[in-house]
Amino acid sequence: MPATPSNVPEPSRTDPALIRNFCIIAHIDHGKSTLADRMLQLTGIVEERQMRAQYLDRMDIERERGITIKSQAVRLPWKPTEEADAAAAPHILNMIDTPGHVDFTYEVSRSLAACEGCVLLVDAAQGIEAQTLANLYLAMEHDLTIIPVLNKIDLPAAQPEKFAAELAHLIGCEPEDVLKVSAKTGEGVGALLDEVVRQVPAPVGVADAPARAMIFDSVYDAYRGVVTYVKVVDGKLGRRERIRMMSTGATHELLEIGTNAPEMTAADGLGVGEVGYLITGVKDVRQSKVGDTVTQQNKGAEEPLAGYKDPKPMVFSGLYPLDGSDYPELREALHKLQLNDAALSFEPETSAALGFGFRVGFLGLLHLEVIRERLEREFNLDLIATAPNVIYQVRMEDGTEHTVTNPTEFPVGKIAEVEEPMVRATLLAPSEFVGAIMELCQARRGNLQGMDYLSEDRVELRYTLPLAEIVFDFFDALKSKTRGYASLDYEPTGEQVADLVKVDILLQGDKVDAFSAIVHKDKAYSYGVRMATKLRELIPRQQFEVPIQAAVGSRVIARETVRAIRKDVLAKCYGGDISRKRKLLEKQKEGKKRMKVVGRVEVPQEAFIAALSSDESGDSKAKK
Ligand SMILES: Nc1nc2c(ncn2[C@@H]2O[C@H](COP(=O)(O)OP(=O)(O)OP(=O)(O)O)[C@@H](O)[C@H]2O)c(=O)[nH]1
Repeated sequence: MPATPSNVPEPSRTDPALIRNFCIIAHIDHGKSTLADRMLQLTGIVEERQMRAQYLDRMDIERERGITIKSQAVRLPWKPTEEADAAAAPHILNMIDTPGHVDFTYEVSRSLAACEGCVLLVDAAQGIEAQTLANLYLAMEHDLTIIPVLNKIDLPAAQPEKFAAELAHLIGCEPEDVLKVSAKTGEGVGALLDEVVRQVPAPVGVADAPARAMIFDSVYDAYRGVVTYVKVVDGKLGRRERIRMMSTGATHELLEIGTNAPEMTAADGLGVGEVGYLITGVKDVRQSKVGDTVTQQNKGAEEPLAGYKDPKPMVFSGLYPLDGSDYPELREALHKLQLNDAALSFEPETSAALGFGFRVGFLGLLHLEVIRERLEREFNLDLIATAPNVIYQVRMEDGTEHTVTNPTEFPVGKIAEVEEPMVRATLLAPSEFVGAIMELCQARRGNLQGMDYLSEDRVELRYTLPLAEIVFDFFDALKSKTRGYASLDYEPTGEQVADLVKVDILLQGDKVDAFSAIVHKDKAYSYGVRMATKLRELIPRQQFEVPIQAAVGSRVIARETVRAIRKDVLAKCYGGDISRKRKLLEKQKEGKKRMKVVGRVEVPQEAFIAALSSDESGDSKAKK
């Protein structure tokens, strides 16, 4: 039953009692975006003919991968079924679609802070998964009203009764209170919107106080500059007003203010409890940071809203153009991506083996994968990425400290201790896989913290693990050991001292910086042997013998040899024609251009790529 637009109150004058701010939280693929689509349709703000699947996911990469990366907010007018009186003002439901992946937890957390309630969506054929739990805990931390909902009840494999009981047990309600919907057919979605109005509390704020609005998202738009999404907590923000960002003190003029309904619609202002966007003409999202508080420049608020955090990169990788002449384009592309991604950081770096490139910091592996794919696809760059690594704190015996984001910077000399970042991981799986998961976590230096049965056949395991052990192939190993049934979520829990060493790989006695890695002492040998063997297979035979060595400091721990070969391209060319000889030599020269020269050894580009992207050393394809 579409609401008549004439009835919808102006965002600057809406009675907060009529506003409901909510978000949908769910495990990946449980149907959040599809449910959001149905809500857009049901509230009548998107006409049937304009509707397309995943309306709110605008980035190409979001559509192709079917995942939500940036959160979005939409203002939906909704008249609850019991008061379908045409004259009554509709309620305003501000729906915030949140990203679902672990890398973006901070964004989820800020989106939650903008809401009073949430819809906890669970696939009725799959049940509770690791991110269902992680998001639920986040929602509880923010004291949100939680509406449990089972989705996909149209599927033949759905088991709504079983999972309603599981969900009810988890959040402490009755199984009858769990709503059942199909985001695909639309069944139950109207009833869900009615429940949002009934259960989610209206926002509270002080209308005549200085304005305080929390930024929960900011995106870069090529035409309009940065679009900042805010929730107004106190006071009111109006068009043309001058505003101040409280974390940096920077001031801007509000060129436009409005709401997404679902396209950007300008308004006079935003009042208490409203969710909408601001445009100030800034060109870089780092000037409009998620979590920051916006207030007026004059007579603004003194105290910012709580909870602001600077995004902190957790995983680093070197990115190098395959073709050295693409370096300026790579720099340009990274600058462009940074406009829209405050968490992306980079600095120039050179590698003897790979040439000029950048050391890039990411929130996690998916973030890395997404950035790499965007660089390759949107900017047409061919890249080599070095194996991802985490940040280490190294304390020397003389008291100096080093922060290491690149294995080649690992200090030499007397090291007192090395600290590495740890995570608290939650793993969920059917109980038959408990043994396999424990074995895997043990092998990755994990420490079991606890274990709970959510129902008789589903188990939650909690581990602390070094982040470095997860960033490589942990997720793939977990999936293959549990036939895809296990799910994983993790959050950082600080640093811990560990016995770590740097392993170098040498070709003909020359260090190849791109292959250096920081690993646990017990794993140094296996890393060394693995890399040496792999390189022996990948490096073509040269005209002299090439020893491949793995070393910790000056101690060699593994060795392989590529035997010599003399390749005389003129061998088959008996006497005669000089132009033919020249042609063969030219061809050989062409081939050599594709080689990287390390010391005196020629290593084909492909060998670098293959060695750096094998499953043991950093294949991070599409972690979902
Ligand atoms: N049969 C059925 N399929 C559904 C339903 N809801 C969603 N799906 C399908 O489930 C898949 C995942 O849905 P999405 O809406 O993309 O899931 P999501 O939770 O937004 O995923 P992320 O954005 O990656 O977090 C899609 O193929 C949908 O078509 C439903 O009610 N019934």
